[in-house]
Amino acid sequence: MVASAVLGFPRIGANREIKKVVEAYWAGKTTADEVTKVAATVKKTSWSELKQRGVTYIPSGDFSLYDHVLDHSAAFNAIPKRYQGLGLSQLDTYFAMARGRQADGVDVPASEMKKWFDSNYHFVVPELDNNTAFKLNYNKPLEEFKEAKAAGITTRPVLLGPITYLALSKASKEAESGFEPISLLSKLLPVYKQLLTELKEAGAEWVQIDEPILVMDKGADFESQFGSAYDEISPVAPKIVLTTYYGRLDSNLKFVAKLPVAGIHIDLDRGAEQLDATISAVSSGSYVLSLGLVSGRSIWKTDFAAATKAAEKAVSALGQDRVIVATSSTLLHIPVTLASENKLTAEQKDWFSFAYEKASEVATIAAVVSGSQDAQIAAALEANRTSIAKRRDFEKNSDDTVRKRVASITPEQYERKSPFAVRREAQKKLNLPKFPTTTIGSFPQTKEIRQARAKLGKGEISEEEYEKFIEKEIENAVRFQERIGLDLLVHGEPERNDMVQYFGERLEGFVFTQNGWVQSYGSRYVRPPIVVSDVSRKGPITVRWSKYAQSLTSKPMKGMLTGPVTILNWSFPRADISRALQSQQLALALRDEVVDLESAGIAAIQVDEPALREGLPLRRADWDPYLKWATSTFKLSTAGVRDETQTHSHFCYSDFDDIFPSIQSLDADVISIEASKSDMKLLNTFKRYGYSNQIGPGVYDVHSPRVPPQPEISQKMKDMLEILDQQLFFVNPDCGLKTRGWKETEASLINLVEAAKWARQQYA
Ligand code: MET
Ligand SMILES: [Zn+2]
Repeated sequence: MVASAVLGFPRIGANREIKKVVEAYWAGKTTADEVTKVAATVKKTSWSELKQRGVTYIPSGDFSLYDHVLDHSAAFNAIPKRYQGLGLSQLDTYFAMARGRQADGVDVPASEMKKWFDSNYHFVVPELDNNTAFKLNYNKPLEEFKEAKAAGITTRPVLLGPITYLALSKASKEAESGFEPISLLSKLLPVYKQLLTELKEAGAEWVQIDEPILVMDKGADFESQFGSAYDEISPVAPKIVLTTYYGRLDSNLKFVAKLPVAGIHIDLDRGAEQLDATISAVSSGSYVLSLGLVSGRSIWKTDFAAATKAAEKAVSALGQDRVIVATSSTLLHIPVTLASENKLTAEQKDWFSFAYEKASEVATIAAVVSGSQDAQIAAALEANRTSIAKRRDFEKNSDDTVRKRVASITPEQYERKSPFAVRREAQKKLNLPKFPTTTIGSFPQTKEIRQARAKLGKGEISEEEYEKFIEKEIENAVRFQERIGLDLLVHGEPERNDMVQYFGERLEGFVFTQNGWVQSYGSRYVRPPIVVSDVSRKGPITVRWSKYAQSLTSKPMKGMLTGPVTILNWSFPRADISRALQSQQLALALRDEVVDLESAGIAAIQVDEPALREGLPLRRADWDPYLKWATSTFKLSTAGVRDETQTHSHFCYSDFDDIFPSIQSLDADVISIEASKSDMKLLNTFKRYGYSNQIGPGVYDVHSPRVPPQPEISQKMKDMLEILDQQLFFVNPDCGLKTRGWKETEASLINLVEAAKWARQQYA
């Protein structure tokens, strides 16, 4: 029999139960016991669902209240010094690491978050040094294994692998210079051994160890690191299935296929081409090969015929018992279930599979390849054939106007009329002081705003009443900014439900779910739109709001759009045409919006591209084509304006690696970037590359409710001004303020304005 497996499951609950309960806990409105209780129900529901759908290997230990990497750090006692000895419970220490804490005399900032591989999921970066004393504070996979068992469900516990964990870590502030987290491997392994021994003793037959770092180009030492780590842990462990995902193994396959593990998982969604090589690499041994045939990253229904064919290839080489049909990766990146979607048409619904449905897919494909004669399986196979054929038919429709416009883009459309120096002179008419202060766009999305939107959705208020309400919000935001003395204003984005969804809804070519939430970080979930056909603009999108905001003030107003690369990367793209083509269609739609904003008298326009970096392919060899289409489509969207219109772009990350030249090539007049939590890295980037246009390195972290004192902001600026040109320096937070409350927003921005005043004196 061919078995089936799901590598990981969404942990937010089908009705966002986890968000609700942890946020209530943070607000002091519920107890830790209640959090545990809700978590237990969510886990149990998922396990039962997977069991009922016939999945052989059901994951446990992958659940999280905030982030699975943070769980790992907490369980392994990798707790940075600043969170120790605060007199907090285990749970509160965990949340303090996640989001900082400023209460009852405790004042600690949050840990740094980074994007998980090439996804929009953020993990909490572990901070290590030679004093890190790894020990097992608690055995999470074991606890969940037992929890499932008590519910009558046997699971395959999931554990983040030691090399990936260390590769994702950074040196703590206290670390000696030159410290590399991987140097702690020998100290970390005994804790893995203890954890795995306990799992084995508890009766776990298999354990899934995730090493997605294997799909990246890493140092030459990978082979010896993996060799020694797995030599050491495997003798005491349950049977290990080593999982690699989000890409292909490439040359790493050579040593992976020699590791002392019982099974190997490969991602055939992102790396379909590696099937043959992997089969032959493992065929002579006794490895079980787990085939990631059902995409964990897309919401399109799996084509059973194609998947079956691939699986049969493996079966004929290895035999049924050595093949597993699995999801390509964890299903963390897709919504929980299609069952709660009532607004998609039947035709649309038939195109998609979410996590529950993907679980059925792996089970069905495994049954087909096992030669099942079951009538239900035959029916499922037939139904799938029909759905796939219908979708292919639909894909034949295209919008000729859009296709023609893309085909006739000229090289000039990608470039501004004059070079930056000339534009800068022209932009003096904005009258900004030295060290201009601004924000990234959004102000708190308050309960009132969300309620008004909900009421509009339910028809409880009219469109007109809603617009009046939004205007009032804009007015409040403008008055607030004037009062505290910001220089370049924003309208505050109250009209947006989400920075991608809002635009998607006003463009042709997208469909939306009601409940398709996906975790972005912690309790922050997003509902990615789905691109299903050619994209075009239905009409002006933001012009009305920006124009209204500008009419209220004599200070310059910054228009605010989400960029083409980000809209695409934060949507589920279509699979039948390239992402490059989809992004060009988006860029042309946004270009019209940018030009309309300019005509409406908006002198500064920001086009946000926070997702540009995360879309970077994991393998360096694949970077160039991506960077080429990503940067050129951004330019296409912004370059239609006159010299005196100031273009801004925003990137909320600081990990530019080697892509900084691409950021420079976007030729935005001003960029803002995340810099508050990782100053050193960023400064090194600037030392290396320099930057010729204006830049606002975020001077405080908006992802935490903590209020940064003015001297702290000034100090950040001082550090950065050692490297950056004071004439080109903007002062701003590191991202939008939509998730914050007004109280901390006001206090923080007042300090920011004070810090800018300080700088004007200091650097006069
Ligand atoms: C994730 S980047 C967010 C940018 C957007 N303009 C905002 O302020 O919310
Ligand atoms: Zn941002």
